Amino acid sequence: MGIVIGQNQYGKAECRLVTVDRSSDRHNIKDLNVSTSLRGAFDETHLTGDNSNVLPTDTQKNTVFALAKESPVGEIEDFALRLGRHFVDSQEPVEGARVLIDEYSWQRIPVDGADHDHSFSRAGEEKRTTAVTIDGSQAYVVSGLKDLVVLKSTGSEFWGYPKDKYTTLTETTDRILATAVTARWRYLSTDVNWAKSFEAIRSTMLEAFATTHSYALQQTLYEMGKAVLEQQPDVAEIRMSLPNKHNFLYDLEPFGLNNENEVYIAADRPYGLIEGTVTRDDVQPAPQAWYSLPEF
Ligand SMILES: O=c1[nH]c(=O)c2[nH]c(=O)[nH]c2[nH]1
Repeated sequence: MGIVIGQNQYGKAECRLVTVDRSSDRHNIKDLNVSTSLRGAFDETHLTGDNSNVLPTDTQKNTVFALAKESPVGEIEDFALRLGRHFVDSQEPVEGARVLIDEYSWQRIPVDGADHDHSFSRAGEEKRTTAVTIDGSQAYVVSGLKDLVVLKSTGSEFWGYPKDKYTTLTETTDRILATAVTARWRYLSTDVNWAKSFEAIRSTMLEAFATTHSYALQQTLYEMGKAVLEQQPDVAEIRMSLPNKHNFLYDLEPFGLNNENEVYIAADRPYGLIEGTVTRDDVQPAPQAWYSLPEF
């Protein structure tokens, strides 16, 4: 029985790239976290330490910054495609590349009623994301968002679940429902208006969260995913990870007060974690696990 090296990849994780577009006095900034990884003929470095095929991760890092200078970064999907193709096209042993980018968003600071030209404030914790895989001449794009925090103060119930000797949760027909949405969706092509598509999908998810009368966060997840697939023909599937950010009704009876669904304690841990993929029954799956929706 022999021992072999299995699937492997390597690269530079979390290059924090910031660019300033100074082509006019009204600056535009991009604030990204870029990770690259390469697949290909890398058995030898694992088996014998022969690095003749190994483009250093340090070079991969430098390439991120050099390509950001050579032409404007643009949409994160376009930059990730450019980077991934660069590695596959320029290094013979590299057969595939995966580029992950998170984009932090900044908004202009309002001064005297007008948005400032070169001062910004961070627009919350939410990130726009992409995971681009290049395999030879093929390209696969999975975009998404992280940490979109939402809450509804009614229109959420949870009851009808099995009870055993360890169950203490009381059934409710009116609770707070809150989560931080992380979602990734897989495109069927690379001929997409990335910014427009992102904005449309984000609005669709928010609208579905708001308008679904929820009997479970699982049901809300499905409704959000279904709405995206109904409206976006170029999206094959969407995966979501939804932490149930529990808000528990606070017991005010010891103080002789009746809590009429108004006072809650927000618990940060532990939290329910609801995850699922909403897909089409007639769509080709991603060709390999590496190209499919990443786990979170
Ligand atoms: O929407 C919910 N889904 C669950 O699976 C669950 N479990 C739980 O304790 N509360 C909730 N809420």
